[in-house]
Amino acid sequence: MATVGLRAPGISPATKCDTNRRPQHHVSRSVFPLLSMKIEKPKPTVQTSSMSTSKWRVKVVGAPDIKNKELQPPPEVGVGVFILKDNKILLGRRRSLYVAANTYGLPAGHLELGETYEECAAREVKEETGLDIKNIELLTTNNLYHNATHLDITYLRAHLSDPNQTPQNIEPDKCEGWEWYDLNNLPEPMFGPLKEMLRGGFNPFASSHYEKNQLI
Ligand SMILES: Nc1nc2c([nH]c(=O)n2[C@H]2C[C@H](O)[C@@H](COP(=O)(O)OP(=O)(O)OP(=O)(O)O)O2)c(=O)[nH]1
Repeated sequence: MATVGLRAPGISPATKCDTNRRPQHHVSRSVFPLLSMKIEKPKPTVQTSSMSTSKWRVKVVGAPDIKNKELQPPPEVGVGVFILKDNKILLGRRRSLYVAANTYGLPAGHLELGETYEECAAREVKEETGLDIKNIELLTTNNLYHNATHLDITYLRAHLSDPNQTPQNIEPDKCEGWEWYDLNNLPEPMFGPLKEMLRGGFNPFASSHYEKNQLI
């Protein structure tokens, strides 16, 4: 059985890149057959390719030309959460020291050991915005190579447990603040992969989202 390197809670991105502390990372290709399905030449910045049967369900990293792969950190496993309110989603602008620096993005974070995606979504939203969410649903995955980092991000959506809640900026060192944005009036600059999805027609409000984006 394959063991997948997991990021321990509390380890900063800088620490995570310290190869001395890198977790053992053995990934069997058979566990991720999709990773070996498409081999493409690297393209700039966002390295993705879509499966023909699905525009958004899965994006496959196209085996970019990474030097010294064994010295590189393992893929980051994370979640991003579309919190839906009226026709709006919650976005915050990241501060410059962090991943996705200076761009608007979703409440997001990394999966902790033993966590489900839904638990991770609820925890990250609470930690970053103070909001409690309900109706948490899986939407799609985004497997990409962005700025020399392999991101395996699962996107979910949710509603506010109490629609009268207002977001708080719980981590002001990481984020400038949270605002609701209409899908037709999104802020700039937006985190590249998220922008690519939304500008490309991904609609987190769509009903029966999961079925529509299923593979095969
Ligand atoms: N912040 C943010 N990150 C996103 C989005 N889309 C997306 O793929 N990501 C990726 C970038 C990161 O690899 C990961 C989330 O990381 P993060 O930097 O926000 O995580 P964090 O520090 O808040 O959480 P943690 O590491 O303490 O768990 O998700 C998005 O819309 N916003």
